[in-house]
Amino acid sequence: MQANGNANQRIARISAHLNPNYLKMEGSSGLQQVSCRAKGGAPGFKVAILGAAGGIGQPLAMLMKMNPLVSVLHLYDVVNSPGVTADISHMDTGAVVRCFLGQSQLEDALIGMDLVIIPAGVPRKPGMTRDDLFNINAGIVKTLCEGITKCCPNAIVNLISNPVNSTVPIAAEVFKKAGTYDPKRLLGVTMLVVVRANTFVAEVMGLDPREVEVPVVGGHAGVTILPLLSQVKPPCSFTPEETDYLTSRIQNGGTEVVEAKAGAGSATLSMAYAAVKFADACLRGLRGDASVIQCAFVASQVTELPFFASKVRLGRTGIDEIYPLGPLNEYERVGLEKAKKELAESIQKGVSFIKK
Ligand SMILES: NC(=O)c1ccc[n+]([C@@H]2O[C@H](COP(=O)([O-])OP(=O)(O)OC[C@H]3O[C@@H](n4cnc5c(N)ncnc54)[C@H](O)[C@@H]3O)[C@@H](O)[C@H]2O)c1
Ligand SMILES: O=C(O)C[C@H](O)C(=O)O
Repeated sequence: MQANGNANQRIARISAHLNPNYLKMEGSSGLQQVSCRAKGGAPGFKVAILGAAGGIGQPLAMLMKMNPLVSVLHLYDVVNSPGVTADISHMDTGAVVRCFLGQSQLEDALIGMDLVIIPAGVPRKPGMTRDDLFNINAGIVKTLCEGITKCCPNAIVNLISNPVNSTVPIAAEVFKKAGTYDPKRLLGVTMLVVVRANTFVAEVMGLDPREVEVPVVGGHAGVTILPLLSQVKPPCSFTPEETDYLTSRIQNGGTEVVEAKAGAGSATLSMAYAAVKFADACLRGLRGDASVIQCAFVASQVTELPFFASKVRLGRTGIDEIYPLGPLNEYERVGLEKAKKELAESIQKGVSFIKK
């Protein structure tokens, strides 16, 4: 009897993570059998996704559940996280998945996390700029970052919510206010633009995209996105027409998807792929792997701006090194000046949102 009692308590505890209503459904025998066997996952990192039921959040959650470096995966959203969690938790991979629904469960979602990935917020519709999302997404990011300061101030934060050029400065100000800011641990995710740049350059040059590396620096909107085509690996030379075409396509890749989706949102599947590629790099860095290098929008001294996207080396405590831009050609120098002008305004807008 005693053994049954303990088992039932254990079942109720585990199942409550999957479905907040489960405690009201005692006696669900099928679930009891399955839950009894849940062991708690392989060794690895604890990752939370905030906005996990969204267009990015769902495929991102699925791909993180497949990542062997993840032992615990917390899925938080203000709607629909129970369904997403139930669905993903059936995948026979190592990570244990837990559900968190609504503001009252935000802190539980964050306690003990090593990495927090934030795709929460509204996406663009045709005709909008990323900055048009500021009014809604700034407040969402602020609230989520306040939770991080309380519950996992040492976690690495991967910020996806747009406008990244402003939401990263917002997050930094929230962390500063709470006294928990470590610039090494806050990274704006610009990986999707790198993924696109690799793909588009490979198409033009007739290469395999998996073998192409394009550094993309600056920020994550319009002219602030600055692909350094002079530094592509393997070395490629482009005609002026190819340079114009590629730069413009890389800068407008997000808009290309927004227009094709015709009101149904922005990039979600390629973004989930890019977010996982980036999160995996952060986790490999945390594990101590050598030479993990990716581009990200971070606090930086590479230019006179307080934040800038460039190549960073990831390590056990987040960013170990930020690389300088390297030699730029004239086309890139002109692009850099344009990028800095717009970036400075977007950064200031984010800072003022918290300091106002
Ligand atoms: N950095 C990038 O490269 C990149 C790429 C694509 C999209 N984005 C941005 O990512 C964001 C999300 O895009 P999407 O297509 O997934 O949107 P979506 O509307 O499909 O999903 C957003 C999710 O966030 C949730 N959410 C809203 N407020 C929340 C809160 N306070 N706490 C937790 N969750 C909350 C929603 O319930 C929803 O499930 C947008 O801002 C978009 O512009 C960034
Ligand atoms: O374009 C958007 O609004 C989403 C994202 O920033 C992207 O680059 O696809």
